[in-house]
Amino acid sequence: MQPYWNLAGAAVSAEALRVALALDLFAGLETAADAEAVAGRWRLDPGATEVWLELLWGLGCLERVTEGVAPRYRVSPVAAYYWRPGGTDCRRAWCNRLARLQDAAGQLAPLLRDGATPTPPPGAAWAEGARRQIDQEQRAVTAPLAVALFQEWPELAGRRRLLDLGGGPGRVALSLARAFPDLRATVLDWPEAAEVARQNIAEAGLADRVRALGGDITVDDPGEGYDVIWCSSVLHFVAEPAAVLRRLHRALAPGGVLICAHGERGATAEASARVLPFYLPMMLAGHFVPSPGEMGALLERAGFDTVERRGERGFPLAPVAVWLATRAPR
Ligand SMILES: C[S@@+](CC[C@H](N)C(=O)[O-])C[C@H]1O[C@@H](n2cnc3c(N)ncnc32)[C@H](O)[C@@H]1O
Repeated sequence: MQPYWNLAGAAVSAEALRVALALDLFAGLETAADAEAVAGRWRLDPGATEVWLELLWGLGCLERVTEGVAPRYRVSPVAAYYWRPGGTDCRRAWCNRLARLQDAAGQLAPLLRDGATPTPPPGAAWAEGARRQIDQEQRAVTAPLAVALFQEWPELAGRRRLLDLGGGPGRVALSLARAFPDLRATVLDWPEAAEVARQNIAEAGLADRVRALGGDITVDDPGEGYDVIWCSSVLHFVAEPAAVLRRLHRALAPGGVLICAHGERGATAEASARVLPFYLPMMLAGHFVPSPGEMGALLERAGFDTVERRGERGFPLAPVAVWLATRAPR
């Protein structure tokens, strides 16, 4: 029964963290402080603060540096990494995701009862996402991951022409362009979202190497001769992923590489429990979430020469399966 008690308790833990982030608690706890000092500084109730700090300690966000009746706490290394301004700042991305998942949870019963009509979100809604949560998630998670993969994987070394398919605000392309000065990148997204990317590109001063194209990836030609295509969390939203993959195969130069990173359904009960809370709302709305092995089969059928599942990586929603597929050299 304990796993199910844990589920119920997670609501309180999540709220404890949300409040800490809203108050910027972790930035203020570089130096250890006890509950009374924290309560005084943030104008909180001392008794409630004591329990709240203890819970945050239990969640690994705080370290307890002294024991006894009035323990002192300071920010833990992991909280310093994720929850402080400056470094890898995931605060807004996490709070946004929490709000959206709470909202999705509230819609589960009506969706089960009435079902949903799959209506792809229009470009304007995606543009709003590109300004807000996709932007935050790309800065916090997706762009650093893309840069890490380009540094780690020999197949990506020296690539010069990148297509970031469905790249939203363009933070992935911009981070890669910053990290690799020889890289030229094209971000393709709905016209409204591409406009957001265009502004970000201009602000970054990288318009000479990064451009944004507005279009529908299911219809419009993305161009050709790319030697690398980044496609993350995009195929969920198209009616015929197989057709888009065939298009991407054509867009690659011979020997070019596609990195395809998407959430997939779990092959085990444990994996399903990990993934589905994040993807179930999307699936109920009629979006595509591949079954285990399905993405590999789609890539092979699209004509890719080598297709390899490179394992799971941390991503905004849940770990995604990263596939590397190459177009045969001439
Ligand atoms: C969940 S976001 C992922 C953004 C980005 N690839 C990332 O991993 O952060 C999906 C993106 O695909 C874009 N998209 C979905 N369907 C599209 C279509 N038919 N044409 C162009 N863009 C599309 C959306 O506008 C959005 O920017």
